[in-house]
Amino acid sequence: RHLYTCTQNSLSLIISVFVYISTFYQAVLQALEDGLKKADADPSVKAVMICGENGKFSAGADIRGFSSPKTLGVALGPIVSLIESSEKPVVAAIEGVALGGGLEVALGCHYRVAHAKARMGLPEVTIGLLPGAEGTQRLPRLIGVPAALDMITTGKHIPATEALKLGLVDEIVEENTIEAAIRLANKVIGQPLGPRRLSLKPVPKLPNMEAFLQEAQVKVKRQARGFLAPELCFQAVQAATQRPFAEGVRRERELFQVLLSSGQAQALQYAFFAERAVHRWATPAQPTAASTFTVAGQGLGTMGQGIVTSLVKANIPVVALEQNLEYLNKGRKAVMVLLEREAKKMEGGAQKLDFHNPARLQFTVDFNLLHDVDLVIEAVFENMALKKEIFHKLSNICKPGALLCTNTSALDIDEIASATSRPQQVIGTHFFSPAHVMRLLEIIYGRHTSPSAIATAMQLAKDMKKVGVVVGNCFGFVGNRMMFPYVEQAVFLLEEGSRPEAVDQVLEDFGFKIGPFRMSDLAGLDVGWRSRKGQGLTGPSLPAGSSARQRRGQRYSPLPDLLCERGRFGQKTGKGWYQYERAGGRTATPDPWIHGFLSQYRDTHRIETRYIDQEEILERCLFSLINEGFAILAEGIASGPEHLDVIYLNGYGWPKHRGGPMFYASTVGLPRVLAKLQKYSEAHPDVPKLRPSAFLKKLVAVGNAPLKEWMSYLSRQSPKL
Ligand SMILES: CC(C)(COP(=O)(O)OP(=O)(O)OC[C@H]1O[C@@H](n2cnc3c(N)ncnc32)[C@H](O)[C@@H]1OP(=O)(O)O)[C@@H](O)C(=O)NCCC(=O)NCCSC(=O)C[C@@H](O)CCCCCCCCCCCCC(=O)O
Repeated sequence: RHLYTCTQNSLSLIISVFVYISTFYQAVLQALEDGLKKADADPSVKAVMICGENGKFSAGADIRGFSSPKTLGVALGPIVSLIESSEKPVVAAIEGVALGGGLEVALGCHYRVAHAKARMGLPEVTIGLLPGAEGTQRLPRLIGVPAALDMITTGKHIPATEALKLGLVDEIVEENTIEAAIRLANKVIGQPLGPRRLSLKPVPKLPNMEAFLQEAQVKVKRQARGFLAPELCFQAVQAATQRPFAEGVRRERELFQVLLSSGQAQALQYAFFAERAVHRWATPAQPTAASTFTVAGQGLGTMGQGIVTSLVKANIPVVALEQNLEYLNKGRKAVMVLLEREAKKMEGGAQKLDFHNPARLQFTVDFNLLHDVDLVIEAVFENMALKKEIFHKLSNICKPGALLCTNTSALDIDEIASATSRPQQVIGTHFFSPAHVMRLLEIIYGRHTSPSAIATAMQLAKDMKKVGVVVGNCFGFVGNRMMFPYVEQAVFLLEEGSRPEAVDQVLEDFGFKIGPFRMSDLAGLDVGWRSRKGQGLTGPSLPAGSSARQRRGQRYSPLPDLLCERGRFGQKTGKGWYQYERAGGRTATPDPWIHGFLSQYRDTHRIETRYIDQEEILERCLFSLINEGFAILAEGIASGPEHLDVIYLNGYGWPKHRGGPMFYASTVGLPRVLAKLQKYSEAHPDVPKLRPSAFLKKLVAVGNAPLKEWMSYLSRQSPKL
């Protein structure tokens, strides 16, 4: 961070410190304070300009500092006030990002000049906090309550162009921001500063402020689903509309303190660093990843459409391939609709979508066009024979260095790779639906996948602005493998006496966007049915005389199969675990038919219906999922609990304020998780997924090891992770 002072027309540098305000929290704040005081006291200084270093204004306070409140030390708020009260005009030159405390500093300045490519925001809510340096009181005074509420309760970053429209900045420039800020500083020397001090401005009135706030509060609460920070952000902004500035600031501090000491803030800050930690994967060879690709999307079904859209959005040239003209035209139409929609969303932003240019996006049925591409992402449906046939063809056609990726949610990468002559260049890329929206990309390496292939896939994830997580090859990989026991328990609970809406409610109250049965209806029950048929668990390949509720010596529930046999595939057929207004409808209503069907099923199988309380529903579903997570870590399929958590937070709707399943387990306490699993396992000895993993037992035995140390208790780690 630099603070320049304008002495007539010349410029002198007073202090120079780091980009992140709190990397040296106390030192930076002290330096800012000293610099401002010096500038104020020096009669030759006529104006001050504050900018960042290396083209970035500031990412705000050091998030690590929040885990030890001692290090908070000098608060930023008083420094922002000091800037505002300066008798000399202070201009912020915003380049790169001005986030959190960084933007709050800019709000203390009398003028703000931003580069056209800069982004601004108050993302504190995303780490479980609220803007704690008077930002909740200044921003509504500057841009009005609706826009300020939107920014503060969502934490979204806005581009400079939008900031200009909102009045958040005074000027945007394409060229040198610092020179423009100095020009402005010189221009305003001598002009009255009172009107530029936001703390003195009233909050702009709305004709219906009360009604607006009421409605906004309901919306914030509904969307938060137990997440505290958005609600407290709302309260802080509300205080700005009801109290004078100084009192509003006091309220902001009180609310900040509540959040700071909440477990939710710790969970979200853990998640922030976990997401960054998964990028730091290690390979023995430290290969250099290719940074530009030409990609061929193979298969233009729902997943393929989303993948192509994501690639175009990332500005990566794409050749989209289908097997025949009918499918190609259908796929092309769908992709165009998605891209038009994305282009609309990006209107007004600095970036434009270029998708009418055939050099950027080409549709074809000609396999030979894949000869020159750097990377192929195959996205045909989940069928091993079909995938192997395609990979054999790709191996013959694509140039020697091309990477061959398969979009699969469970299939064996090694078996797919065995159909090629280059298994070292075959890798799994598990996208999540809708692929142009979901951020997660599970990257699965096979036995022969080379480190540079992994590096290239990670680079692709980065270029696509996705969170790439490298994992090993096993059935369901990490995400789905952990999901299987969760869904299995949910269905067993129905057998024993619960209802779909009761199970969903408990998990939605926990914070999931949708519970397992609503999710299953949305995804389509036929997807799992097909997979179970493929595994010989149901359908014609099931050996004659198999018991209805046992497979391979373990408990099995045929309930989902029975629903599919009755054509109940979920939303698409208008009936599944719930009923819908019509086929394709989205409003789930509890279905009396299902209730009757379940009691009849229990009668048939002589299962005594019992009342199952919320605690049991939650524990059986979540702890079985977590238990699988421990097994995955012990097998070396993922390199740490952070990886599992990032997967669940970004791909499975796990509530962010609970930090991910493994973090959640650490907050519950491993001894409690173990004791509960032991209890449920004793009650259901034919359910192996409830049997506590040996690794969990070990961590408890060594004294409930903290999450950071878990991996040190394992001797085996994959060399590729
Ligand atoms: C900035 C980004 C957009 C950059 O993204 P990019 O993809 O380019 O890079 P990375 O994300 O990989 O980041 C690179 C590297 O940097 C690390 N990092 C980034 N930002 C921070 C940060 N803010 N703190 C720490 N480290 C950061 C990141 O971890 C990477 O390093 P690594 O080694 O992990 O690879 C993107 O990074 C981003 O979005 N960053 C977060 C931005 C953010 O959330 N900012 C808000 C921070 S919170 C804040 O500013 C709070 C303020 O409101 C001030 C509050 C003042 C509090 C004062 C106390 C109040 C008083 C109450 C107590 C009263 C007691 C009493 O009564 O007495």
